[in-house]
Amino acid sequence: MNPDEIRARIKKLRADIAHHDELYYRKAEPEISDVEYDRLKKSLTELEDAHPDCAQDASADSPTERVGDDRTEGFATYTHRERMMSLDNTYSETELREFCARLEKLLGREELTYVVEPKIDGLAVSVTYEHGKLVRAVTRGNGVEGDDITANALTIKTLPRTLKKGDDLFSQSPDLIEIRGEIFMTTAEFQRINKLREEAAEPLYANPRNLAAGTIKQLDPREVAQRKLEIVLYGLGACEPAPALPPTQHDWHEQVRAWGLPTLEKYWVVKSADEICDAIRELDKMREKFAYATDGAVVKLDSIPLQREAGATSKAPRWAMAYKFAPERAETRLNAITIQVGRTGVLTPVAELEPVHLAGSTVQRATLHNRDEIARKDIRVGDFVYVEKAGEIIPAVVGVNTAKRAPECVPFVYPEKCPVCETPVVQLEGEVALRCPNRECPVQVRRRVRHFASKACVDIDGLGEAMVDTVVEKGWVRSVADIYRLRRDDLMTLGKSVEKSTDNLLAAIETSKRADLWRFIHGLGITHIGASASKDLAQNFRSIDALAKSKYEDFILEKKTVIEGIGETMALAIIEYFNEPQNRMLVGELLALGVNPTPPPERSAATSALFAGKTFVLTGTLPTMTREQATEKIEAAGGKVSGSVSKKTSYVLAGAEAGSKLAKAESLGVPVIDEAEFVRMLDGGGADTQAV
Ligand SMILES: NC(=O)c1ccc[n+]([C@@H]2O[C@H](COP(=O)([O-])OP(=O)(O)OC[C@H]3O[C@@H](n4cnc5c(N)ncnc54)[C@H](O)[C@@H]3O)[C@@H](O)[C@H]2O)c1
Ligand SMILES: [Zn+2]
Repeated sequence: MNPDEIRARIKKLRADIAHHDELYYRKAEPEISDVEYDRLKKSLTELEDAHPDCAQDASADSPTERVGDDRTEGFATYTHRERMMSLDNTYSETELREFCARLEKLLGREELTYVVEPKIDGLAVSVTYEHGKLVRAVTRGNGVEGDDITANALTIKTLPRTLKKGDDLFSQSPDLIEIRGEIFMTTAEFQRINKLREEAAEPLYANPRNLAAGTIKQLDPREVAQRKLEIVLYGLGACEPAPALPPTQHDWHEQVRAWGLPTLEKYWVVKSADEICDAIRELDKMREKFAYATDGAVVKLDSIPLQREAGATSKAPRWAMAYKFAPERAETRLNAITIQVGRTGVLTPVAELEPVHLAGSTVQRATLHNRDEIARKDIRVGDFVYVEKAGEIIPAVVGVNTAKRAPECVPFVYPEKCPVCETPVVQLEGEVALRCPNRECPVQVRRRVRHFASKACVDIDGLGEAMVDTVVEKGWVRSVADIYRLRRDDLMTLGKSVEKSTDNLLAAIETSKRADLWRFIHGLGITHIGASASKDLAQNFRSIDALAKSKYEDFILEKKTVIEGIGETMALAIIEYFNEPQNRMLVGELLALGVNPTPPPERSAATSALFAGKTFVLTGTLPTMTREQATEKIEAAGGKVSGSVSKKTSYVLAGAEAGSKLAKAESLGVPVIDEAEFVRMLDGGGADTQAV
């Protein structure tokens, strides 16, 4: 390359990286995997190092010299007392050894002690305690100043408000201390939320890290509280008075633990590059069992005075290095690209692969995200592609082995028509996705009807997926309302001895007309509105008519949410849904056909007071009630049901084979009740009993 080409290449890489930084740090919606990103960054660093003059000319400001910036609108910014840095990273053991050699040289010592820690894949946060009290939580921002997310961080139940008093390793207990850590989400919680997204026909989150990052930047703490975030603390920022520092990194971890803060589950203190590599291998074997996702190890100099002596570059400390685990990757043939049409008409391209073994499972399909992604990577049917699975739970096609490309492979032509109904696709403003706009598109009808009739919604026995497919295919059902127009004569033509099943189905359809209102609302498939939001809406609006006439002010008044659990995003989705004439028409038709959903019982003063403000946790199998029934009873009496036991839990309702929740309740002194006791409480007898 000549200097002009080098300059152009540097410029292009910088622009690409800036684009991905924006998506990753600010929007929490990256388009490429971390490995791909790291490769781009590495190419840029190498070019800049080899051609410092060109790097200078290309423009002074490079992403290799600054920390990715997460600051977003709507938050107050706060200046860190001590800068928050990034970490240099590598995927290679050799480079890790070079790092050790560099440090030894820099400090003029041969035998250094290191700490190997898990690298948690969340988002960086700095939590400040003053005189032992939590006063602030701030994101990394640009390293110098970050967004003040205190209100949101306070929804994290495992983040203590005060530091426990006890053995203090510090020479003097600090007046103010910034403790650095990572906010993350467990895989279980990630999957729970993605399931709700699926039900609400919304795009799925790719991994827990992005979801955690997106959640902490919600403007309404009540929305944050709906998703369970967690935190782990491992780093030391500013400390006042300054001479109070602990002597080593591993002492510091013990101090964090002694203060009662959630900290690393495991770390290693080691004395050589070989021992570092052994520790990393051990970590790789055990990391699956950790509560958080880990994408590597962080190697740090153990001595804190030596850390200070080594100092930092413009973006990362010289005394630490991240070693990242390469994601597992496989190469396989792309047999076809199929286009799926979702309930709301969104087209999603899916890679149909020659089955290949990857990270413990067989992968046959992988996401291709959207049209732009296919074009950007120039993915062609018949290509040999690389598939990766790392932090990403959903496998992704990350690139093409172009060396193996057959001459007959031609660029993929994205359909301009819906693959199902052939209606020309549209792209809504502000959306990357393409949609089939035809409401009568058979796939969409099928998916909408399936959803409406499913157990999670109106629950029509006998109208399972296969039956829905049949009645849609026959042309008898073109909308949800058509379910109530199904004719006995038609259904009888479906087989020889179908009399009984037909009558059962028609009876079930008849019964469904009086389904619970929340089930009906959920069944409409309004974007963002899952089961729990539907319950809140049913309780508040009490009829479908009232909900259909709702206005913005019914949800948001003076920037505050009116109905607990219904934030602005949901409010707008509801209003938009009922603004559509077809949707209003559908509701009108359903009512005209005799559908008359049952509103939830009025919370009379007496019953709602019974469990008002009380939170229950259910565990084990109850003798006569299902969990759902118990939940209904608790909610009807104004109480809440939560998934995990904390000090705030009022009662744990335990049945047979109760597990760890029972033990936790006992250790926290939360009263444990059985079903009989629960029923007595419901009858109004002794809601405050402590009996077991
Ligand atoms: N996919 C994309 O488009 C995209 C874009 C930008 C960044 N990224 C990813 O983010 C990385 C860069 O992000 P970064 O600047 O936050 O750096 P980083 O994640 O590589 O390392 C620094 C961060 O690691 C975290 N960390 C976790 N455990 C730690 C521990 N035990 N000790 C110290 N720190 C620990 C801290 O939050 C710290 O800020 C890239 O390497 C890439 O993987 C991806
Ligand atoms: Zn269509």
